[in-house]
Amino acid sequence: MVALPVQVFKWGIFNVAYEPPRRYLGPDKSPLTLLRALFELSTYVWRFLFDILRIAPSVFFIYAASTAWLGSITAISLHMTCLILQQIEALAREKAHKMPYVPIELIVTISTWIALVVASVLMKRLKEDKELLLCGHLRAHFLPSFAKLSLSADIKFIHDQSARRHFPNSASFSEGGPGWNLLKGLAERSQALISFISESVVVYLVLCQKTLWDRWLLGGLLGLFFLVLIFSPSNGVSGAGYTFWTTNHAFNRLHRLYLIIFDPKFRETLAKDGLNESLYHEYRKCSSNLGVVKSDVITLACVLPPSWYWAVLRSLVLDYPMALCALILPWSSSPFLITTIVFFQSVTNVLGRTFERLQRVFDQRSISQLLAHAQALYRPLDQRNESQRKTVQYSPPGVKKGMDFHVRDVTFRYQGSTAGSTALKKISITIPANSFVLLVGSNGSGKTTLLKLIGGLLEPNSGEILVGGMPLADFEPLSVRKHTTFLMQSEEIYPMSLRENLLMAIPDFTLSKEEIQEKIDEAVQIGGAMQLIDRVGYEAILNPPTILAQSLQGCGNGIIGEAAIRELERNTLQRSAPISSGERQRFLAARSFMRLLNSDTRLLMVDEPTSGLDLVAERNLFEEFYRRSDGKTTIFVTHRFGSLAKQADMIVCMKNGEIVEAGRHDELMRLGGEYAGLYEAQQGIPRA
Ligand SMILES: Nc1ncnc2c1ncn2[C@@H]1O[C@H](COP(=O)(O)OP(=O)(O)OP(=O)(O)O)[C@@H](O)[C@H]1O
Repeated sequence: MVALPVQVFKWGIFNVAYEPPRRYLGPDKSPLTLLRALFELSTYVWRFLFDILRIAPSVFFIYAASTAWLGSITAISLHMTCLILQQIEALAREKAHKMPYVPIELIVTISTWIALVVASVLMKRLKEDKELLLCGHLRAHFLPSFAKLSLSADIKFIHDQSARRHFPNSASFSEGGPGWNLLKGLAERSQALISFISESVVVYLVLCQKTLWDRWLLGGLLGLFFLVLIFSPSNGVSGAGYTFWTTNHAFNRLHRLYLIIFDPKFRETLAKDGLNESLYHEYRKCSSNLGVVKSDVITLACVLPPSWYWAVLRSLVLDYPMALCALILPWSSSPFLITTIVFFQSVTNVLGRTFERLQRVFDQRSISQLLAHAQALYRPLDQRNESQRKTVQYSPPGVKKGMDFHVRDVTFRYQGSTAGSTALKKISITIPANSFVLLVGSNGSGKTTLLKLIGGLLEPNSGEILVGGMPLADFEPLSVRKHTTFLMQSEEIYPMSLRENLLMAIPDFTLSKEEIQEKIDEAVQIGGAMQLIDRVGYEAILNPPTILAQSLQGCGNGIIGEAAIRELERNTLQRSAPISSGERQRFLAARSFMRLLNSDTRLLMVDEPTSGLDLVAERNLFEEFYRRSDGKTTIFVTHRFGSLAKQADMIVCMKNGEIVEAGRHDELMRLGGEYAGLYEAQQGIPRA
């Protein structure tokens, strides 16, 4: 095993561990990593810029111009400082000859400077404004593609957690989203580069005005300044992040006691056991055992000063450049050293800040992050979705014929579950067209999983499912689902009106308003949801989404006042209509009937939609589905199958992810196995 380059040292009672920083080196310790990342980033940057130029050229130009302005304003300021200093010098000389007036050029220079300060504030505003507008343009441009991508990813979007995590979404161009970060990151880096280059040019021009000897002196001082800037650590571990811990028993015990005392979640238990008093004494005892500790956990997490010699050097060079410059006075050939010293102080301040910014934004980690933002935005757009590539369209068999299925050696395990918890283990079953199948079994035996596989909502890990003799996986999924009505066990009601929910069950409806209303009423009637509709109406939205509309603390905003929150709630929060679980299930059933009655359904699957219903309502619901199962293959999953068992063409009994029995009711009863046990338990017949 390769030993990690970790360094550990003592800090009071704590141990501190850190990895020596490798600012421009990647994890492979090679400087090429940064170059590779920069190269890859550049390909995305060109693409991004090209996209922006296509979408909103004028906004982009204003944004770029304001960024360039803000980047160069520090250099302009430096130049103005230099001019003013020179003019003050001249004034001082004239004063010496008793001519006390403020020269017009000094007034002009100062006025120009003030104008530039005002212009900078306005430019900053303009930039922020255009940044928001640009993000708005990008959002409007990219979001339809993201929506398409998300919808075409189909079931992968549900099951592939890692893909879902990296999927661009509606927040991609909001604060913190990859698009936002990419835009801001590029602007920040461009601004830092422009600042550094323009400031360096100004310094060079000023140095050129000096005598050769002074140029060398000042240049040497500046070189020293940059060396300290590059090598001096900003904290005790050379600017690296660090971990810390302590093996001090008293400290650790005190820390635990502290948690018990101050975390309200323990208060009830403490009070119940009457431990308040004794805990206080324990705390006192432990605290005096520990004595005085120079740093607590939070302070140590923030403060770890560098070694004293670095602190002295850094302070001398960075904080007191004027003092450093004064040291070279005796060797300078310039007669006006005071202005030179003041200028040097300004230069080091400005260049120092810019250089540190540059180091930060072109650091290996920072570039990798920017690259990750670019990849998060573009990579999913570049990946062609597999389901899009499937072009084989499913066409249903002749009229009045349902789908037939051959499930062959199908194994399925949910993502993230352990090898031992396979949901389906090498299942094989044939479901003939137009058959009525009852799927039964104990909780967790795999019934829902099997339905989802047949419905194409899951893909087997191994084995295959044939529909009409062809692999289900080869068909374009939507073409199969168009002919499927599937009432799932846990189905969502969309945050739309109930009417829209019902209409969404059949995407391509082309009837008149009155006809549609008739169809809707019919489905609601059969599903038994009339009472709910009478109570809340078709336009009710059962679960309206809440609108997030408040400022975030920590980015310049204060705490939001109660009145403002109340006002927000009053204006944006729609109240959800209260609904019982039975009403919910009836409505979902109505939505399925809407689809069943108005589409060319060849596969009807109903997965135990009845847990909130009483026995009679449940039987009626299944009867209603069964009555409309003509010309369809029908699969019901229910724990209360007593009334349906004798009608079923085939009963499939599952246990622990396997099919243990399959056949007609009488056959399985004669077997006296798992199914017979379940059936008798339902009928209240004690087992022999
Ligand atoms: N989304 C999921 N992620 C991980 N494991 C799951 C998931 N859904 C189901 N399982 C597991 O897969 C196995 C089969 O579950 P499934 O829902 O298919 O059983 P079921 O027979 O329909 O159960 P029930 O009668 O309770 O509805 C169970 O062990 C279950 O815990």
